[in-house]
Amino acid sequence: MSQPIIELRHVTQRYGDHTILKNINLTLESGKFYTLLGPSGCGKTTILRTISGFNQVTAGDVLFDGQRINDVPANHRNVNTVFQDYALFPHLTVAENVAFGLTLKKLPKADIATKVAEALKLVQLADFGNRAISALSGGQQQRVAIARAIVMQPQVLLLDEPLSALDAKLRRAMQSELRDLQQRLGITFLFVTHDQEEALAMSDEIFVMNNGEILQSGSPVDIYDEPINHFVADFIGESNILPGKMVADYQVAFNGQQFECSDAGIPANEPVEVVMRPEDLTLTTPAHAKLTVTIDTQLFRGDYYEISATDDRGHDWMIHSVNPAEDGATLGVNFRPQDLHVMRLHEKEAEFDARLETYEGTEESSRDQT
Ligand SMILES: Nc1ncnc2c1ncn2[C@@H]1O[C@H](COP(=O)(O)OP(=O)(O)OP(=O)(O)O)[C@@H](O)[C@H]1O
Repeated sequence: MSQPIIELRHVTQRYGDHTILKNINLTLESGKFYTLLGPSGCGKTTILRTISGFNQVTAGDVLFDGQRINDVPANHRNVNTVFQDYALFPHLTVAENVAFGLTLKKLPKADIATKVAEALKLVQLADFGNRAISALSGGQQQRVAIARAIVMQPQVLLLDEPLSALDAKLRRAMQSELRDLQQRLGITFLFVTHDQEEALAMSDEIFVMNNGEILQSGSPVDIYDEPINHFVADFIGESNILPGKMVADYQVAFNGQQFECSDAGIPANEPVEVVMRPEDLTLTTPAHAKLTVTIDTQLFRGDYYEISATDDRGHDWMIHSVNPAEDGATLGVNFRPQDLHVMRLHEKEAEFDARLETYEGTEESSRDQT
């Protein structure tokens, strides 16, 4: 691994009695697209503020290019932020907005003009320099906010839910544009969203957060296929999650039967949760199936039917099928061993305890140094 551009080591943030960030460890490499994904209030913006320098951490270290920057003020960090509400100056033109940071730096006017023109070209607003902000669409304002950040040539760009004000179609278009822009600029993006589809589509690596903790990090495919616990499996995509018990490596029991699965290393007899994605399940006749369900309802989603069903033990199932099924019908469900993923029941708690121990040790040692 090359030298990380940003590292958070055992970062904890407390406000009064509330611990907002709990022992956060995070590493960002140069030139990659990262996403912080989690529900409202889980601490995503607080992580951005920690990196940009608007928050003083309660404990832990923030590193930029290997150097500790805890005490470096925000305006001396080579990091820029694009905010959710864009925070543009309504009384300035597009070009004046983009030029703002460079003007503060007192760069020569000709240099500013060249850099502003380049940034506007990158966000496809080359001819919009003289426009008033009020004469732009939401998507165009969003691009001005990005141009204003990238004109400063930061090594890291932080984006705090920058697409949330856009309608669904424009949002999708901007997802591709942002991803494309990040690759052309070759700088590190740290993008915040609570939209799991957006995170899966855009990122090289996702950090899934809940309650001030990073629960899992990995590529979109890893996180989707191998969620570490119930929260991640439930938050990312749709999941069928059932209680089960490990029988042996690659063998799990649930619903009173034994099935081949994709996981090894969990001891026999350990209680687990079994995860299956609705699109990995196929409906067939009961005689040829691993399980039998009764169809409850279905919703037409355009390219598939979202089918709700119940098995003979009363568990609810969600199945995506290209063909409709008849309400009330008894049908069989099939799946492949590789589509059956097993999670340890208490993964999160066990991991957290282990991390907390490391963190408590670190907090003491950093106190010793001061
Ligand atoms: N300055 C502060 N003082 C006290 N509490 C704060 C402060 N800043 C944030 N919080 C609390 O910290 C928690 C995390 O907030 P944060 O803005 O980081 O969450 P978020 O994941 O970005 O949420 P959202 O998606 O809604 O923006 C919230 O409960 C918030 O109320």
